[in-house]
Amino acid sequence: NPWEISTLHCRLYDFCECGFQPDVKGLECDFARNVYGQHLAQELVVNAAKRFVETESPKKPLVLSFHGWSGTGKTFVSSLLIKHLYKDGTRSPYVHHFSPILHFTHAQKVEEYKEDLKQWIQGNLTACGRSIFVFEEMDKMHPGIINVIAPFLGPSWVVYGSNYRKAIFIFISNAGGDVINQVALDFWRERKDREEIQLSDLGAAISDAVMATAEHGFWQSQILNQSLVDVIVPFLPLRPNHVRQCIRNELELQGIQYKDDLARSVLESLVYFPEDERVFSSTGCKTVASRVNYFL
Ligand SMILES: Nc1ncnc2c1ncn2[C@@H]1O[C@H](COP(=O)(O)OP(=O)(O)OP(=O)(O)O)[C@@H](O)[C@H]1O
Repeated sequence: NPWEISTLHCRLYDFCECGFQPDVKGLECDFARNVYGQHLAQELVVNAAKRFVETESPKKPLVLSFHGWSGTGKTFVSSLLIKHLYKDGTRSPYVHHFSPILHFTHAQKVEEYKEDLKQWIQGNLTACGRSIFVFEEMDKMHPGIINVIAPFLGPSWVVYGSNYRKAIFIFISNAGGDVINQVALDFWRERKDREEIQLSDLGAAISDAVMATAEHGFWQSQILNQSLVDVIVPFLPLRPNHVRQCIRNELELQGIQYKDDLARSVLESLVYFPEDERVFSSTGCKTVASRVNYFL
């Protein structure tokens, strides 16, 4: 297997491929054990990562777009992926985070931002083709900006011996969250197992919702139409039992034994939707850590 030979090579020479040391089995285990209630994301992300790292000369970069409500694990899953792809995990200098709120604060500077972003991506890819770029809060990104990124997502970039097709791009947003939540709610009302939800129930509806969101960075960008995004990954809203697992996990992290009454207090303090049926947590597991500390 040529991949194993190149992995071995990279182990011998740390600088080779910029500390890219994929461990898909580890990712699979970590996912199964630590990510709750996201069977679709698990399957889609693990399979996409596996296919990508096993292809020695990918035809295009791997482009994933994560969608779903707040606190359902989008950022968490991107960190898991990074942890199992790079030797230094999230500390790797080849892992780049980008947030429009932090980096693109002024609408009037869009042209400037575009040029900076292009230079920045190009510079980082020249330093290492195995770079990973995480674009957070895509629904707050000025739509014009994405056109600058689009050429990097396609098959055309092999320049001066650096192979831009080995990069990974992850886009994160809440866009499509309403559609995902509605489908999850319909399944719940029909007493169907949430694990029966398939990408085919959601994929097209998510991209329609994204395209219809005028604030979204992908709006009018053709990125979804041109198939530059390889995988649309839906994150389902979390049920109280998933939040309970997050509570258990948080207590374990703090070295404290699980207490049912504490978990109950945390669960009762959360907001759920729909309001009357209280089916899903409105903030997923997002505020669990601080609530656990409050009730301890
Ligand atoms: N499905 C999940 N399984 C396990 N832990 C989770 C899950 N979802 C969220 N968490 C926990 O909650 C924390 C917050 O979640 P995370 O930041 O990944 O949410 P998000 O979907 O990126 O939200 P936002 O859209 O608001 O950025 C994570 O660090 C993790 O500890």
